[in-house]
Amino acid sequence: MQLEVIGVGGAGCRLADAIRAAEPANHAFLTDVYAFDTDEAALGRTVIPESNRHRYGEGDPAQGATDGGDGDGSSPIERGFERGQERADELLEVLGRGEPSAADAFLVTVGLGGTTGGGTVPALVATLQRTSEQPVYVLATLPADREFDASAGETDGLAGHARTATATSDTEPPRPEAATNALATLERLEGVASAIVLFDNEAWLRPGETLSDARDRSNREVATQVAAVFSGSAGESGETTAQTVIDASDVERIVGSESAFVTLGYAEQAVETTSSRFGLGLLTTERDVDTAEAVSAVETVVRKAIRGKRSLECDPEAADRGLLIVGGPPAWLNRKAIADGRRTLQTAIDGSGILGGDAPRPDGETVFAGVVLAGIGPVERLEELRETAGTR
Ligand SMILES: Nc1nc2c(ncn2[C@@H]2O[C@H](COP(=O)(O)OP(=O)(O)OP(=O)(O)O)[C@@H](O)[C@H]2O)c(=O)[nH]1
Repeated sequence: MQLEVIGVGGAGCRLADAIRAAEPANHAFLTDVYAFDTDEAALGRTVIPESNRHRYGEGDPAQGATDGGDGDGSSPIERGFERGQERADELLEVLGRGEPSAADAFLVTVGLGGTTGGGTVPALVATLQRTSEQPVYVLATLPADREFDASAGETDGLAGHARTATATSDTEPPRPEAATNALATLERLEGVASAIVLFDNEAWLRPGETLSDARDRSNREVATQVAAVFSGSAGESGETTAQTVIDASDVERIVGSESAFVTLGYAEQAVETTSSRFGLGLLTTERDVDTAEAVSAVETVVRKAIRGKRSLECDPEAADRGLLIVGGPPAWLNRKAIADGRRTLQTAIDGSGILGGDAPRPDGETVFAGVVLAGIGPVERLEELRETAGTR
């Protein structure tokens, strides 16, 4: 399926950048990628073409993440929402330029916790829903605990841990209000976004690491998960067609249109696709694939994608619906193993809606599995953020 990705705010633009970088050369799934931010310098650091970058909010009063209000009693995130409302039409104009999007869906990427992306995205998503036919999905990161500590400028927020980071000038500011901001944005997206894919920064940070240090790695991880699902649901793959094609309407059936929370899983295993006749690498031929080896590779990646670390940790049983895409060189895509993988997913989740498909990659060197778990709840991490917000 074809996606139009729109990054908003610092994290949103970096995520959009990372998704663009993860697009497989021969399996395009992006129609367009946009970056919107109030920060000109941050926009300039993306590699998104200049024509698709837009600075907005010029001339607006500064809306620092930690300022305490401007005298009218409203919080920074509330003011962010107001400004988002005022700017949504301007952003829509940049996106459309009068033309309807050729994509099957929009994916709006944002880091929850700040006021720029988190302030703008609810109004932008609502405007896109009003003016276009396609579903509007949101990919949102949840803030990490160490961000809430106002002294995190020097330490990582873990008691006694000196920051091991190679601090950059791009260090994230402490964000004592991040939990409150994140929850306020999610509340506004409820009933507005078609579905909300969550990525939990807390779970992907290593001990002693700051968010700034981790963010490129985290962004690559989530971009790989997104690319596996959306390029995997592109169906056609040059001269090789999937046995079971997953398309945009299948993805829509699984994630739904009612702001369900979604988590993504991914695993891959490198496989040898060629063998050398004389052991010197002089004459390589396509390698015959042993069935048992292919079955084992598929089983391994399916198990890891379902049970391993996902964008948001949760028990698979907490999901209502699931989608499995297994990809790789066609000779490795054992049909029976893929069908078994679907059954494994069916058993793992507590719901009923399961879809599965394959994504042949004639030029690929890995067997991979992408998993979508949708309709998850209750989300434990959101409960933790509620507790944090309640204590502030
Ligand atoms: N995964 C990931 N998370 C990020 C990244 N940058 C920031 N975050 C998270 O996103 C939240 C919001 O940060 P930004 O996107 O920089 O904030 P903003 O929307 O530009 O808003 P303000 O800085 O308040 O103007 C932070 O609290 C972090 O939790 C990133 O590159 N990757």
